[in-house]
Amino acid sequence: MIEMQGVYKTYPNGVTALNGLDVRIQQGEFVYVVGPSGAGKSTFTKLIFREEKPSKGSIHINDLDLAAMKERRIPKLRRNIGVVYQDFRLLPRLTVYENVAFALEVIEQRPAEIKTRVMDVLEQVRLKNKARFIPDELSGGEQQRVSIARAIANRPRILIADEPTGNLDPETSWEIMHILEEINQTGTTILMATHNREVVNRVRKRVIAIEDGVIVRDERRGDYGYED
Ligand SMILES: Nc1ncnc2c1ncn2[C@@H]1O[C@H](COP(=O)(O)OP(=O)(O)OP(=O)(O)O)[C@@H](O)[C@H]1O
Repeated sequence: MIEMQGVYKTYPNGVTALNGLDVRIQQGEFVYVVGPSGAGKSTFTKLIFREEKPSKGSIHINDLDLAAMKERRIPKLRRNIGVVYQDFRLLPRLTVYENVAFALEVIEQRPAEIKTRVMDVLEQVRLKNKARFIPDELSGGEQQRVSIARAIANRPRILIADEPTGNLDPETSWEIMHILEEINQTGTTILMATHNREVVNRVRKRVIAIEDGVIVRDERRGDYGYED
């Protein structure tokens, strides 16, 4: 479970991005985080990954107290959280296989395990046939699928997707959604920050809307609710 209580985040330049957030997300939920540009969505996801620390308030992920956590514990937290970005962030000189394997090599998994695991996740995102390609040889949707494979390689309990369909056309966005839903069905919590109205309105999930750093709406099967 992810639990935030009275969370504030003010950046060093004085901008307050979160203004007293209270939220509880159970293991296995699929949550869209929506809201206008600059509302605090990315900051919200960054706190969970401990990319940023709250200025005030408490954040718990299961038994872990993130606000009190020592820096040296951060890598352990991050092993349990996968992250997918709008711009894929693949290593351009490495093949699809190597991009995914790299995520497991840095956490010192055994080579034999890495090999089977990489092929398994590439199969999950339907890219086994492109394992030897480099990112430049792939479409945007394929690159995003590689980045999803990399994010789930270590079987994280939480997957954060920050605008995963932001650079993709509608048809490719549906493919990505389908894969995210399959991952969610294995019990992984998914937090997806998005501006994609069609996706949110068609694939109904819990919607948390953030405006000016506070949650203004939290609905079980909500709609997008904005015109942009
Ligand atoms: N590292 C930072 N330093 C200073 N201010 C920041 C930093 N990151 C974000 N902000 C500010 O905090 C506020 C919230 O930003 P955030 O990126 O969380 O919004 P967002 O809802 O994700 O926006 P978008 O939909 O455009 O991605 C904005 O005013 C932004 O300028």
